[in-house]
Amino acid sequence: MSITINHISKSYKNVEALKDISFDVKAGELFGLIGPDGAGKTTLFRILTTLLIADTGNATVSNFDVVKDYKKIRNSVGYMPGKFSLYQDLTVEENLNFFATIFGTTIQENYHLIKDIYIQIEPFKNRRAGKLSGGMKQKLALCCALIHKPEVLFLDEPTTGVDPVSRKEFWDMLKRLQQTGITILVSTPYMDEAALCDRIAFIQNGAILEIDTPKAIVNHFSKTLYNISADNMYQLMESLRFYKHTFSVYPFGEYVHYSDNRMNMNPDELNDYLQSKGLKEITIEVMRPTIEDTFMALAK
Ligand SMILES: Nc1ncnc2c1ncn2[C@@H]1O[C@H](COP(=O)(O)OP(=O)(O)OP(=O)(O)O)[C@@H](O)[C@H]1O
Repeated sequence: MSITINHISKSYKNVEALKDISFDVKAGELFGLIGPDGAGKTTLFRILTTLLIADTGNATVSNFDVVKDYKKIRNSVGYMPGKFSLYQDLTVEENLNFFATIFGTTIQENYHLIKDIYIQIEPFKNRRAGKLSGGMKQKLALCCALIHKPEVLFLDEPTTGVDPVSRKEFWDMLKRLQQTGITILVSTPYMDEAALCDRIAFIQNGAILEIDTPKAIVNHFSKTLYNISADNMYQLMESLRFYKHTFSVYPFGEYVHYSDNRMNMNPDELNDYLQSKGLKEITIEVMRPTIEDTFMALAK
């Protein structure tokens, strides 16, 4: 195992940020920690990168204990924190040089690891980091986290606030990095990114809700899910919210995703109810739950 987490809990005064968390990440795996703001993702990253000590439980990274062997861990992991953490007044090249130097290496020595990413920001190597766009900052931060050839890479919400094209490029880069044998633990609030991981853990309010592959996790959605549309979205949402058999209802693009609290619901009956509320052009279709639907159901 590359990362083991056993019964980790952490509180800040009266906020329980992590509640008895346990899971493992295999060597070479691209593992996603998926959850909303405040779920406890950053707290877990800080514990695993030895910046914070858990109240209870233990964890290892590359077989090193996060408390006893913290120095060894610091040498063998790369950490890209959620908030931009580079030196704003240093240039792109100076930032990279700085991180290489503190880890006792040089840009040349490990250039092959960052080459794909660095060539995209190299034209701006004399620009101060504070003057880069969001996507470029994120690429520089990734280069800095990689320059000492870490065995394990921790990426805390690396694509938050980054445009969709740069997000796609970033995930392509992660896949290529994974092929070099690096284990990657990445957190994200974006469900479409969850699908790109080997396995994912849903986290909410400091607790793990479920862990599985993206393909299998949707099997944890235990109800039949319906994709519903009508001529008036607002009226449709309101009518479904007040329907006495509703289990869950939320907007999903131009549709509403609905599940019913009965074992066998008859869509015609629901159609009649919606018509009685003045709705027209109603469509009701059974659909396969997405990762997001599954998270919403488990988080309920
Ligand atoms: N230093 C702190 N003092 C008090 N409470 C904290 C502190 N750091 C985090 N918290 C609280 O602990 C909980 C977990 O926060 P954490 O930052 O780990 O979550 P997160 O999933 O990374 O979310 P975000 O993306 O918003 O940072 C939240 O309720 C947060 O308000």
